[in-house]
Amino acid sequence: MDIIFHHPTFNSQQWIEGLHQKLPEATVRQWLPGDNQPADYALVWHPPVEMLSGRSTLKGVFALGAGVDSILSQLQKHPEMLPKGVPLFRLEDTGMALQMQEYAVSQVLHWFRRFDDYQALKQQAKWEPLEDYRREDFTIGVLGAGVLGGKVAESLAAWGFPVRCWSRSKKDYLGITSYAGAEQLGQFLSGTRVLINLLPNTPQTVGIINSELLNKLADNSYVMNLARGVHLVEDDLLAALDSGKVKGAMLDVFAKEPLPQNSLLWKHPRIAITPHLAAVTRPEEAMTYIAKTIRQIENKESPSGQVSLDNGY
Ligand SMILES: NC(=O)c1ccc[n+]([C@@H]2O[C@H](COP(=O)([O-])OP(=O)(O)OC[C@H]3O[C@@H](n4cnc5c(N)ncnc54)[C@H](O)[C@@H]3O)[C@@H](O)[C@H]2O)c1
Ligand SMILES: O=C(O)[C@H](O)CO
Repeated sequence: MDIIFHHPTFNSQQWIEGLHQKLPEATVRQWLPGDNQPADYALVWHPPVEMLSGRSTLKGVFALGAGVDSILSQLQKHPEMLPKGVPLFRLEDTGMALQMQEYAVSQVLHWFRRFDDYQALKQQAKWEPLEDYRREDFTIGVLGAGVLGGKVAESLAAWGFPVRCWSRSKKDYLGITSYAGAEQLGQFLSGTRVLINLLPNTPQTVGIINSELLNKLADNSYVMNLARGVHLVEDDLLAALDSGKVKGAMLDVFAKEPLPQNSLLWKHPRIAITPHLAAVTRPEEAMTYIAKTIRQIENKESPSGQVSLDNGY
C-alpha cells in the first residue's frame, strides 16, 4: 500500500514515521513535484493540483483538518483534482472537540463572571462589585451542532447554562434544545445571549452572522466565532458592538488571515482575538483515525468522516 503526504507546514518526517508505525504494511512518502508514481491514499492540506489530478486509482484522500472549504474551493476551479468516485475524508474530532470545549467554556465563564467588566474597571483603578449574572439569563446558542458544536454544547450544559443548538437536522443531545433549518433560525436566536459559531463554510453559511442575525440576539449578547472568518460580516459586528446590542466578541478566525494590521478589530476594546488555533490537528490522534479509516476501506467497511461533495462539508 502506497501513501503520499503533503502539508505546507507540518513535519513530514513525523507523519511518515508515525503512519508507518500504525500501518506497517504501508510505504509512506512525502509527495514532491514531479512524483507521479502510484498511490493508494493521499493525506493533504492545500495540495498542489498536480499532486492528485489523474490519480484514478486512489482509494481515499484525507484532508488533514476538520474544515474542507479550502480543498472544495480548489476543486471548484480544478474538478480534475479529485478523480470521480474517490472519497474525500476529513478529520472528525481527533482531539479537536476537547480543544474547542476548553476554548468555549473558558470564554463563556470569563463573560459570565464579568471579568471583561472588571478588566475595564481595573483600567480606571475602580473597586466596584457588580451585580452577578444569572445562568437563566445566559442562554448559549451553538450554530452548527456537528462533531465539534455538539461537544461544545454538551460541555456548556454541564456547567448549568441553558444551551440550544441549530443545525440542518434536529439533534438529540441530552439537555440541549435543538432547532433545525432556516425556518427555526429566528426561534433559536431569540433569547440567545452567547452565540458560538461552529458551522462549516458553505455557500449557505457565508455571511450568516450579519446585522439581521445579530439584532435578533438578546441585548448585551456575546459572539464567539470559532469556525471560519467568512461566516461573520466584520463591519456588522463592529456596528452591533458600537450600538450596544453586542457586548463582547471573541474571534479566532477572520475573513483575511493573518488579520491585517490595519483591521479595526485589533483596536476594539471589547473584541478578543486569537490567531486561528481554537482547535488544531493533533498528529497522534489524526494518524490513529486515518489508519483506522484506511483499514475499514481495505476491509470494505464504510468508515465515517466522508465529506459530502453535494452538501459541501
Ligand atoms: N478555528 C479552528 O481552529 C477550527 C478547528 C476545527 C474546525 N473548525 C471549523 O469548525 C467547523 C465545524 O466542524 P465539525 O467537525 O463540527 O463539522 P460537522 O460537519 O461535524 O458539523 C457541522 C454542523 O453544521 C450544520 N450545518 C451545515 N450547514 C448548515 C446550514 N446550512 N444550516 C444549518 N446548519 C448547518 C450541520 O448540520 C452540522 O450540525 C469546520 O467546518 C471548520 O470550519 C475551526
Ligand atoms: O478546519 C480545521 O481543521 C482548522 O480550522 C484548520 O484549518
